[in-house]
Amino acid sequence: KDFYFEEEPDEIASLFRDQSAHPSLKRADVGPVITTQYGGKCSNIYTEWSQRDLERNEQVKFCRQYIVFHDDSSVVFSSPSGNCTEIKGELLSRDSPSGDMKAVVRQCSIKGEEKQFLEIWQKNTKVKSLNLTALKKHGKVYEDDQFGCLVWSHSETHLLYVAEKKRPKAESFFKSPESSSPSYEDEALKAEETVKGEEFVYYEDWGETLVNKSTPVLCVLDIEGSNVSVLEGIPDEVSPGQAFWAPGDTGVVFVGWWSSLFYVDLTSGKCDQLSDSSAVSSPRLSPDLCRIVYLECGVYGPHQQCNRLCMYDWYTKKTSVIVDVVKRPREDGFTGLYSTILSPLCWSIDSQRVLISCPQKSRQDLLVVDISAGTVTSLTSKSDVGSWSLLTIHRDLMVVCCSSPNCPPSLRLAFLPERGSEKEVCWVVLEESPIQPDISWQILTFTPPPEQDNSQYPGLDFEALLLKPKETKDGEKLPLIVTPHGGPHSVITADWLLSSAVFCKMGFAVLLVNYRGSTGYGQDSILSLPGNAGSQDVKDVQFAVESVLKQGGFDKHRVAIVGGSHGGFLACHLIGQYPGFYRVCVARNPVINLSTMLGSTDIPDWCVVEAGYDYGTDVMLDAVAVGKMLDKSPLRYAPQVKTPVLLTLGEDDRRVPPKQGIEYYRSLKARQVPVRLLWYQGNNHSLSAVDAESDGFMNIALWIIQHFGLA
Ligand SMILES: CSCC[C@H](NC=O)C(=O)N[C@@H](Cc1ccccc1)C(=O)O
Repeated sequence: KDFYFEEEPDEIASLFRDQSAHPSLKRADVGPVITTQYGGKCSNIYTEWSQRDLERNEQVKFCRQYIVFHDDSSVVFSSPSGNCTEIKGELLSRDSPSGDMKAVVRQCSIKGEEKQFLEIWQKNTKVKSLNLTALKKHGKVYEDDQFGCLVWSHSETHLLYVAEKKRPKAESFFKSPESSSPSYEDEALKAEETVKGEEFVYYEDWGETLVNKSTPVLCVLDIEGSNVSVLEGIPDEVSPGQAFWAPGDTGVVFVGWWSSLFYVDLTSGKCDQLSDSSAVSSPRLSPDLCRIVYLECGVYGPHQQCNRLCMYDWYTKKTSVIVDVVKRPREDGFTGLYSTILSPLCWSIDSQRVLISCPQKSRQDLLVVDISAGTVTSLTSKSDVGSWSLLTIHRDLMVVCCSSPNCPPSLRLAFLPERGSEKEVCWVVLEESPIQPDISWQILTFTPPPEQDNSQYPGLDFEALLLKPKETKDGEKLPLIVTPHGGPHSVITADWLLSSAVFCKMGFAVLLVNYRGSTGYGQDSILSLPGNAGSQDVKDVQFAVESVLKQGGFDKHRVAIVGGSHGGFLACHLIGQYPGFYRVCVARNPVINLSTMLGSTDIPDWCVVEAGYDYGTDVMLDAVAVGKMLDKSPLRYAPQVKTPVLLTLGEDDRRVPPKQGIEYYRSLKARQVPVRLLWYQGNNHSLSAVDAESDGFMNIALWIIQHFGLA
């Protein structure tokens, strides 16, 4: 079959539909060990997946369970134990530690009104269903990764979760008296609950993806008494989240923003800070209940940095650094810890090792950290699979999600080998996924030319992932789509990437560039970029593209640049700084003008730091600094642009407000550069609603085909 860019849009849509049907793995839980009548052991594995449903225009969530027979150190037999079941309305769910009960926070619409319930399930019965909305102890429950949690106490008598603080009902000064309740009691209640003149008070929220989440509070349900209470004792200036029960259920440990680990005692209400004031995340209690590991990095500076793995000893109250920041990749290949979140369960059963899935250059590997020795061993660095994500580890049974650019997510499991024998790990595939034989991929390394070396951080290399259609006709030159990632401090690892896979199947080569400043390459690489954004990163992408073109086999007259957010910033810079080199450009929610974004984004510190200035909450930039921000922006190069640009913007983007894209649109229109703008209502920064993503893909594909002259 010839390449799809010679085909009708309907055929491209059908290719996208087929590939978008590969589900992604979201979660796995291992149930308690059951001993059979013959002495064998087995465990149930519960998994949650999500899949795009193009007809219903939503991501559907479903679960599938598996049975695994084992001998505590190896898997003897495993099999699915039923079909998939769709999950509806569950915001959070968690099995109790013994596995006897399950708690669910459910959202449903009753007579057109959204209500939230907290349910307890036991055996085959829903034994409790509390209408949290009617209880009015707090606002909506937080279900996000930043703050949200649903945690059983060790005693299985209480549940802990995070919700929005209850706000008093605001009422107009001019509310007519006849709508008030006549009874004296109701009047008294109203006087206590309603406030006048506060109807239009602004409540700042936590921004993109956390819209309307403003003041989180820790809430506890006493299951027996069906009583919900909001924990007291936490200072007003601390926003709690990621909470869990302390050993003995004496209190609650949580991350408090600003940023530290805290403990609030349930009896005294006393709240203590357990760690220094730095950015702390993912605290995880060891199975022996003696230690807490957590990730930590500096509060200011680049948003994603190399983390430390720290440990707090519950009994000695001492904190130690287990794995420190890594400035440059080490001889043994370890490049540092860049995970943004640890798996909910990450400890080995002997409480001696911690498992972390983590970007290591352009791969995502599974690392084992020995907490006494501080050593880091990779379980996966030698494998052909590009990306390994730990879903859970329970009694040393690891459940992971694997994928590669030519292989959608699959489910595997293995027992963690003894200390020192980690390399002998033996993976069993529980749920296979179809390898895409028509896609080939490789990781390329680039050394910037001497004139582009960073004098403050010399000798830094960078990488790119190259995807190619496996079969090409003799002498045929591949059109190339270049994609630098966003962030800029993030990384594209060798995972299953839907749009790249479809482009590749259509006959395009795809180059995904991890320029200097990406995470996964050491802290020095990250620090080399702030102040040089718009130059170093731009030159790295251009150098990677020109190097790849020199390899031969690519059509240098058909190179497209496609990027989102900071990747869109780079795309727009590249078409301005290298006029005519790129035949076509696509930018999703691009950063266009740092000086105007400063006052409108939810993360103004990003603009200050990436422009090369120190940030403080009371920062006041002068005219020179604001001028420099404009100089570092793609808008500055708009007069040079010749390349047709497709802009895809999210109306509700709080990170890079769509006015940024509009600024560029107007500037290009004024200069008669072909520009098309797609405006996605109800979408935020990621443009990830199912219809926005699929429509975006089709428009991008057709825009590229049209301007490559292939239509
Ligand atoms: C003021 S917005 C700057 C760009 C944005 N960075 C942070 O949010 C960005 O490029 N976002 C990326 C995704 C991303 C987010 C956070 C950390 C790394 C990457 C994008 O939307 O692709």
